[in-house]
Amino acid sequence: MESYFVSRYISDKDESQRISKPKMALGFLLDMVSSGISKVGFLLSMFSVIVQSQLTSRKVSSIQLKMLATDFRNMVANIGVLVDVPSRLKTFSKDVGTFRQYSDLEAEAPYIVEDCRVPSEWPPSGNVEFKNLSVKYGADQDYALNNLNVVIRPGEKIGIVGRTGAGKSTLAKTIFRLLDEDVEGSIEIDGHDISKFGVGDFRPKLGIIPQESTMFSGTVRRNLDPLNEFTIEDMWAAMIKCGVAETIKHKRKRKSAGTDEDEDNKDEENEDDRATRLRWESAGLLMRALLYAFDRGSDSYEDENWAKVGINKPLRSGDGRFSSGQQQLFSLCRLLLRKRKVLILDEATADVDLETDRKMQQLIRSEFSDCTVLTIAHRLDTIMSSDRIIVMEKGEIAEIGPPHELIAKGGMFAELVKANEF
Ligand SMILES: Nc1ncnc2c1ncn2[C@@H]1O[C@H](COP(=O)(O)OP(=O)(O)OP(=O)(O)O)[C@@H](O)[C@H]1O
Repeated sequence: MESYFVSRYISDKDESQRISKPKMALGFLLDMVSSGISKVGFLLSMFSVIVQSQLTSRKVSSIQLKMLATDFRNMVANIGVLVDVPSRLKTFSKDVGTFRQYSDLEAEAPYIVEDCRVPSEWPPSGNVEFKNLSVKYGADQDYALNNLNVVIRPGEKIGIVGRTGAGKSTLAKTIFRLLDEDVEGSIEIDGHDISKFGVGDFRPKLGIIPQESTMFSGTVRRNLDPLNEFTIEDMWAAMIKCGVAETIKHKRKRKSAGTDEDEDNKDEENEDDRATRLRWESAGLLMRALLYAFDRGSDSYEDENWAKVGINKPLRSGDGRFSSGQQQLFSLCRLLLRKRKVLILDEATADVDLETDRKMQQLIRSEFSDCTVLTIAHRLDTIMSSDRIIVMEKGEIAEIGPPHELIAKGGMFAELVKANEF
């Protein structure tokens, strides 16, 4: 452990990563204490064995012996917890380092602008306009987007294509104001210049499926609804539509609360679920009736859908049980739950098979028929049914129009189709 602190202290060039001297001293101290404690623990366990053998020879009752042995075991176990403190501290100090890194980041644009709040039902129709929009990744860099001028009508479905590096993802980032610093011109949604809003106010009003979808630690439910805004039924319906309900369906059916449960299944419960189950199991008949009545509106343990879908099944961060395609389906679920008037799909179906891609596109068309949808895609099938296609090239709009017109024109899009390059 000391080597960890020393090496971190000496070798880290990054100031924010350095462990301070007092922290290092505390680490040494804890190291010494822990090694002392572990030796005491060992002596105590030896002592326990000797005492037990002495007692046995004096023919002490086996119950007394068991109690003594249990006491000693508990004592040694408690010491073991203390011994664990330095390694916990090590993990903790790593987390503190990461936290410091984030907290030292320069603040982006204001989170909320009091005299320019975003109305609750905004945007009302989803008209998106790029006005002389140019973007750089740094003052000394070339333009990643160069003087874009487009009006996208409410409800229009726009496919955005172009070769690698053409500027498609930069456009998505700019709409979400992730690149505020080096942006010239403006983006207006329903007549509002979006740069005037606070980002915390504005971003949640748009929907996105990013290139890399994320699954957080926690349950499926928390992944879909971290703010507890939706009912179990809403979530279940969205998951069925997106085809992820099957994926997370419980391995075993719970016929009813507290019965027919496999032991290992209990390990998968989160703390809330476990508390609910234990409450249920330990309650008498009358109490069960009361619990049932009070819990029905929220997370009833009896809720059939809840149990079937396994919505409270914990997931680990970057959970390996879900492929990247399945994670994209989860992102679509999130979108279905929070219907937004303007959606950006950045390679949203890149990791699913062709059949699933088609189903996702159909779902998007039916569920978001009145929404403005900008779909960035390499795969031709994904954007062929769009109202208009924007072909990007070196940060500029090379072509724009309905797909059949662009093909008939025989320009860049027609070439891309012919070569089947995306
Ligand atoms: N973080 C960054 N820093 C500096 N330049 C960047 C950064 N991200 C992208 N660029 C540059 O901006 C230009 C547009 O990149 P962008 O990622 O928008 O292209 P793209 O069309 O989305 O490509 P792809 O199809 O590969 O996703 C490229 O020249 C790229 O090198």
